Amino acid sequence: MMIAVIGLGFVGLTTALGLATQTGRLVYAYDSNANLRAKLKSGEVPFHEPGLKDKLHELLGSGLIICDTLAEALEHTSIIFYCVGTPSRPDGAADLDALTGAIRQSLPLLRKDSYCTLVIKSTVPPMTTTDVLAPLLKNSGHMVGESVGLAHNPEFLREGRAWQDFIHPDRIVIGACDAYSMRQLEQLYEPFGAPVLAVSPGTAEFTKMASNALLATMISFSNELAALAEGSPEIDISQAFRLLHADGRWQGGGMASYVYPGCGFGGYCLPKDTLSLYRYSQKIGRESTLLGGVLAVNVRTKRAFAERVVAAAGPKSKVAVLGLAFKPGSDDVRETPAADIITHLLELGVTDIVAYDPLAISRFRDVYGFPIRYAHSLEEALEGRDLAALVTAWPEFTARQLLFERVQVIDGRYCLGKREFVLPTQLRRS
Ligand SMILES: NC(=O)c1ccc[n+]([C@@H]2O[C@H](COP(=O)([O-])OP(=O)(O)OC[C@H]3O[C@@H](n4cnc5c(N)ncnc54)[C@H](O)[C@@H]3O)[C@@H](O)[C@H]2O)c1
Ligand SMILES: O=c1ccn([C@@H]2O[C@H](COP(=O)(O)OP(=O)(O)O[C@H]3O[C@H](CO)[C@@H](O)[C@H](O)[C@H]3O)[C@@H](O)[C@H]2O)c(=O)[nH]1
Repeated sequence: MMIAVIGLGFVGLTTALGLATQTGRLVYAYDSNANLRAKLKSGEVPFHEPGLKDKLHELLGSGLIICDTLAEALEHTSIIFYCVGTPSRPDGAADLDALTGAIRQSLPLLRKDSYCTLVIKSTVPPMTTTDVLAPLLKNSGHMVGESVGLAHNPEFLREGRAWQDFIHPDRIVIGACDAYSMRQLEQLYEPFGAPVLAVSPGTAEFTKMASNALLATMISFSNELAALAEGSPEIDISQAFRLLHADGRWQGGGMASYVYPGCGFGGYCLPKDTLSLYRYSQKIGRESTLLGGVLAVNVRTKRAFAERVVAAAGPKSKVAVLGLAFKPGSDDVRETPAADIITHLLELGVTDIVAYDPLAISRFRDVYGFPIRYAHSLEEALEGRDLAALVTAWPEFTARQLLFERVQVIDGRYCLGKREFVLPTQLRRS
């Protein structure tokens, strides 16, 4: 049984390659962006994601067919994965237009000789499948459970580790509207060897949003607490959080990395999904003050970091901004804290800014167009600067700390010069 994947960004491309690899089935893949299709056809992955390029080369034309039209992608397939973007609308609620548009375009093209299952991987607010998508199908003459299947199958991969996360998931969540889709997906995912958990579509949607909101909450909690400690030189913030991690309950699995302060969370998912869940809470008349606070702390954290930079060096200073990607190991600059921090610096009168990032410079320059300069290396970025503002914790910065000796540094990620814990013997001597 062949598969179609619609939308070939981080999630769609990984899903297409991952399903082709694990299930051995032929995957027909389509994206409405002709430029992206051309790049993928020539074997180019237009974003940094370890492992994907090799897999694309291996599977292009054999396990994976990049289609030029949606009709071609759907001609032979009976399971269709939708991985299109669900960005924020101007009011912060999720914009479902790309998803509903892709589904609408698909319906007249579905195979008539077979039951087709529509699987939603895009992140959507709770109750979207039941309240928006099932009625959309019904109004187009497709009854869920009779002629088509419908399921929400959230994706939990992280950027920078998309391939590994997809191939080795902790759990596979399936919120199917009909029994046939559930069975089809259960079979399809069997080779992954991960628990396949059947829930209602609303539970699947809610779980995905809850997961991102929880991560965002841990980060904002850490930033709020760090702000409380900031004024007391005796408190070593990095040590304090590393001591929290020493509680065995945080160890294993990487959760502790979210319980650590920084200069704000970013990326495509945490900001928009937390905001979308917050808007959902308002829509249903149960406003979540906690989620509102998580978002407000994130805004305040980025602003406060820019103010610390200006307070330390003054508006006329020459500043290096180190790190533009939203996290180390990625070249994604969507909602990156660096963009808001540079905006604040410019507003506060700092105009002489040189920025550097090991991976994300060209993407950042194209997306934001700030009136700043870019350096090709860390050395060049620091040359003649009064102050370096470290915004993304790239390993290059921690590995090359000697370069920072001649410049004042504001370490927005608490990653430099980690002081070890004082041993009782040292305490006695001092
Ligand atoms: N990026 C992540 O780490 C991640 C992880 C889990 C879930 N998600 C969710 O998955 C979804 C996709 O995220 P992404 O990061 O891959 O987005 P992306 O922006 O990288 O890719 C989305 C792709 O969909 C294409 N598209 C839009 N409308 C289309 C249409 N009508 N037909 C065909 N293609 C269309 C776009 O051209 C784009 O290439 C979002 O809902 C996101 O919240 C993202
Ligand atoms: O090493 C790290 C990793 C993360 N962060 C912070 O955490 C934020 C988010 O990082 P991460 O969770 O890795 O981002 P994403 O790749 O966007 O992944 C999140 O969003 C995805 C999209 O929904 C989900 O699938 C993932 O489970 C969820 O972790 C970053 O902005 C940073 O603030 C760090 O400071 N250091």
